[in-house]
Formats: sequence, structure tokens, C-alpha cells
Amino acid sequence: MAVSGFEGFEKRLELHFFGDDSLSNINNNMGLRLLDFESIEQVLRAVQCIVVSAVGNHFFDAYVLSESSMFVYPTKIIIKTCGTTQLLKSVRPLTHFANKLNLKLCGCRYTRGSFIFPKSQPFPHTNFKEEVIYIEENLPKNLVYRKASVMPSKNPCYSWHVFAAGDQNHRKKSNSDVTFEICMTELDRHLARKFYKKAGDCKTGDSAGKEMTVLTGIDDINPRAFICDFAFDPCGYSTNGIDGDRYSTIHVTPEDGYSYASFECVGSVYDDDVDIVETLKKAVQVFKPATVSVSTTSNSREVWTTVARAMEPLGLKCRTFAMDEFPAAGTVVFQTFTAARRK
Ligand SMILES: C[S@+](CC[C@H](N)C(=O)[O-])C[C@H]1O[C@@H](n2cnc3c(N)ncnc32)[C@H](O)[C@@H]1O
Repeated sequence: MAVSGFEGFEKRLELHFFGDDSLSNINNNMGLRLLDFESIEQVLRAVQCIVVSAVGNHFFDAYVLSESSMFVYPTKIIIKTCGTTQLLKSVRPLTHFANKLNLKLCGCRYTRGSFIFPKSQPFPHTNFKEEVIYIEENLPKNLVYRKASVMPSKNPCYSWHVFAAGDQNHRKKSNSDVTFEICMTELDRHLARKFYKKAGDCKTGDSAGKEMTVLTGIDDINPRAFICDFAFDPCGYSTNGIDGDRYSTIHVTPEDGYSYASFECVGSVYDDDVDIVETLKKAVQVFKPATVSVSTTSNSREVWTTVARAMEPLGLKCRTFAMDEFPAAGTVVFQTFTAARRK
């Protein structure tokens, strides 16, 4: 393992807002999507990253960032950043800009895995306790239902950190959404090489990204999705998929010694199980990692079986299973897997 390298493990923040319905109708149901680009840039400056590309459809806007991704829906924003970004510094400016649009924060969820290089993380990400103190200090008082938890794994390098907060109305997660967050390490070396630009390649980040999307089979994970991809120099890759009101996203740090890839997508507990099993399988097969962790957030306690059905045929053996309930987020299930050949 390298002494220090790029931190692939992302921090992920999801904020929910509510507004006066008559006002949001006046705003054509655009809500947070009306945030001007200058305000977005100001938020991202606090986090220490920038937008590298953006697309939108009828339902939401998807941004590829210099360090991962951001998705903006009318009343929900998801920001996922890696490296040494200071993601939690976005909470206060985002709440401020949303208030100007008459939107009030009503729910917050922060999740992350265990950093590969924890000592390189700046404040407030130096440790989970510090993160929780910081986020609590920056949340409005109406978010009274709060819970923080570290979900353990057999291997202490792979715990899952969760903080969720909600107000009285956001207390119980009553919708059918499922969020899958997959973190993969020790990628197959041959496959990881595909996320390096060719020597002397003068392609732009966009065109090199497109080439990688096809070469690696990422375009086949969800053939219905519109893809917005970007290749970094000399290596690294990020992509957002847009399929109706659903996003998916992939990020790759291919460097040997600390290789890492993540796949995240949303679904519904009413989706056909076969489809989601296929999607998860295809995403993991792009990288053939030695270790995989999967976290699902939903209102279902059964979704772990879907994950197991996807991982086990790939020769990945379940090593850890943890489940916890969060008043403002629902049920979080955390599973870790390792390639059966490695213990
Ligand atoms: C932003 S991407 C994907 C991040 C994602 N969280 C991950 O690790 O899977 C990170 C990869 O791009 C590379 N990279 C090259 N230039 C970069 C830049 N300007 N900013 C961030 N990453 C860059 C890093 O070395 C790393 O391999």
C-alpha cells in the first residue's frame, strides 16, 4: 500500500427541503434547480471542487465534479465528493441559498466508508466524531430527530458511517426509494488500466471519457441511461447516468496500491428484483474487485437478499452483515464481500 495517494472513498451528503406548495407552483416546480450557477460555484468552492460537466432532463440536473458528482432535484440535493474535499462545509451555504428560494431544510443524510488515508483528511473530516459535531452545529434546530452510527465490519478498514437527521414531518421514511452505495477496492489490475488515458493522447476529458465508457462496458450497465462521462489526466474517471427521474454514478481511482471504484444508483422497493440484481452484477464486473461493500438505504429490511443474489454468483463471499434503523432515513443495511479466493 502506498504511504499516501488519492482518497477514492467518497463522502456523501443528501439534503431534503420543503417549500410552500403555492410558491413552488409559481416556480414551475423547479425548486432548488433555480439555484444560479454562481451560487452553486460558491457552495462548491467551500467544498473545494469544481463542476467539470453538467446535463439535465425534465426531472433533475446532474453534475460531474472534479471530485465526483452532484444531483439537484427540486427539493433534494445529493453531493458526493472524494479526495480531501470538505463536503460538510456545503451544508450552511446550501441551506442559506435554499432559504432564499423559500425552501427549508427538513432532512439530512451523511454517509461514508472508511478512508484509506484518514490522516490526510482536513477538518471537519478528521474523524467521524468531529464530522458529527460539525454537521450538528450547522443544521437548523427543527431537525430534532438525529442519529449517528458506525456500522462495523469484520475488517475494521471497512466500517460504514451514517448520520441522519429529520424534522417532525421527515421523521419516518415513507417512500419506496432504495439507494445502493457500492464501494470497491483492489480492482483487477488489467481492468483498472482501462481508466488511464493513452500516452500522448490529446483527447479532451469528455471524448476520452466516452471512449472509456464503451471500452469498459459501463454503457451496458443501464442501456436506457443517458451518460455524462469524464476522463481525468493521466487517469481517473467519473460518470453520471440519467434515466427518467433516476440517477446512477460511477467514479474510478485506478492507481495501483489504492485502487478504488464506486457505483451508486437508486431504485424502488417495487422494482423487478431481477433487473436490479443484473445492474449490480454488471457494475461490479467492470472492476472485478477483491473487496466490495454495499450499503442500502430504504424502508425495507429485505433488500439485503437482492444484494446477496447479485454478489454471490460473482464469487464474492459475504463477510459482514449489519442493519440499523435511522428515524430520518429508514433502514440501512451494510454488507461486505471479498473475493472467495481471498480471505
Ligand atoms: C475524480 S476521480 C474519481 C473519484 C472517486 N471518488 C473515486 O476514487 O473513484 C479520481 C481519480 O482521478 C484522478 N485525477 C486526475 N486529475 C484529477 C483532478 N484534477 N481532480 C481529481 N482527481 C483527479 C485521481 O488521481 C484519481 O485516480
